[in-house]
Amino acid sequence: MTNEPAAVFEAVTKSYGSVRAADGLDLTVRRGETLALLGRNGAGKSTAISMLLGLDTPDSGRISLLGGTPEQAVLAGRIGAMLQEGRAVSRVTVRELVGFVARTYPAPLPVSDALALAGLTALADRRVDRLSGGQAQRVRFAVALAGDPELIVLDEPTSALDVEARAEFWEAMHGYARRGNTVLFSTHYLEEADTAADRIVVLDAGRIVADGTSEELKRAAGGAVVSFDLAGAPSAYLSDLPGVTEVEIRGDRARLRTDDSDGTVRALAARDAIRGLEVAPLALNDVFLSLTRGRAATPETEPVR
Ligand SMILES: Nc1ncnc2c1ncn2[C@@H]1O[C@H](COP(=O)(O)OP(=O)(O)OP(=O)(O)O)[C@@H](O)[C@H]1O
Repeated sequence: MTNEPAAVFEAVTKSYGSVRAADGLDLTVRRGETLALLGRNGAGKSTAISMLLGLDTPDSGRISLLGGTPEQAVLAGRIGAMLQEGRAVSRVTVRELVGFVARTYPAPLPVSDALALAGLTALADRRVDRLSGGQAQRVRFAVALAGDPELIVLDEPTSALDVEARAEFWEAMHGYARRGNTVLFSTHYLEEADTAADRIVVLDAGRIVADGTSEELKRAAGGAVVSFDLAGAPSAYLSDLPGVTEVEIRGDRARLRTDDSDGTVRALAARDAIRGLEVAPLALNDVFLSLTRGRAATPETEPVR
C-alpha cells in the first residue's frame, strides 16, 4: 500500500444554473479509510461522487483518483461503484451475473470471493430477479467488487433497505474494508455515518462544513444536553441559565443544550428543578443540526433521518 491518497479534491466547484452543487471542495481521502459524506438531500453528495468517478466534470478545480485522473483509475478497473439507480437484470443467477462482470476486468476477484464478501454464497444459484431488496443490493455490491477495486464508492447504498438488511449490508462492506481497501459512501442517515464510517465529512449547500471522526465532531461542537421534568413549573427562566444555548420543551420535559453542563445543573439544583435529571453528551444529530441550521427550510430539502 502506498501513502498516496486514494482521492483528492482541490478547490472543486460545479454549478447547475444558479445552484452551486460543489462550492470549493477541498478533500483528501486517505487509503484504507471508510469515509461518509453526510448531508441532506441536495447537499451535493451525488455531484461530488459523479465528479470523483469522472461521470461529470468540475467547472473549476482538480480531482485526482489513485494518483491519476478519475478516467484513468476507472478504466484500469481500480474503482468499484454503486450508484443510486440500478438497472434490473433478469433470468441470470447471482453467480452468472458477478462472473460476467468480473470477466470484463483485467485482474478480477475470484467470483466465489466476491460472493462471500457480499454475503451471497448461499444465494449464488438464485436468479437475480427473485431476491429481496436487501439481497439485490448486496448483489450490486458484489458486482462493484468484481474487479477487485482498491476504492469503492457507494452513493446512498442503503436508502431503500430496512434495518436488518442495512446491518447485513454494512457487515459485507466492513469485510471489504478490512482487506485494506478504501470506502467512500454517501448517506443521510446520521446513525449510519456514526457507526459505519471512520471519518465523517458533512456537506451542506456544496460546501464541507465539518470533517472528522464522530467523536471529534461532537467534541468540536462542544457541550451537552441537560434534560429534566418540569413538573408543572414555569420554563421562561431556562434560557437565562448559565451555559444554556437552546431550550426545547416537549410535553412536561425540558431539554437544554448547554456549553457548561456543571453550571446549568447547579443553577437547576438551586431552584430544585432536578426531577428526572439527565446529562448526556451531544448526539451527532445535534451537531449536524447546528452545522447545517438555517439552510434547511426549503421545499427540496428534507431533514436527515
Ligand atoms: N443534473 C442536474 N441538473 C440541475 N441541477 C442539478 C443536477 N444535479 C444536481 N443538481 C442540483 O445540485 C444540488 C446538489 O445535488 P446532489 O444530487 O449532488 O445532492 P445530494 O446531496 O446527492 O442529494 P440526494 O441526497 O438527494 O441524492 C441540488 O440542488 C440539485 O437539485
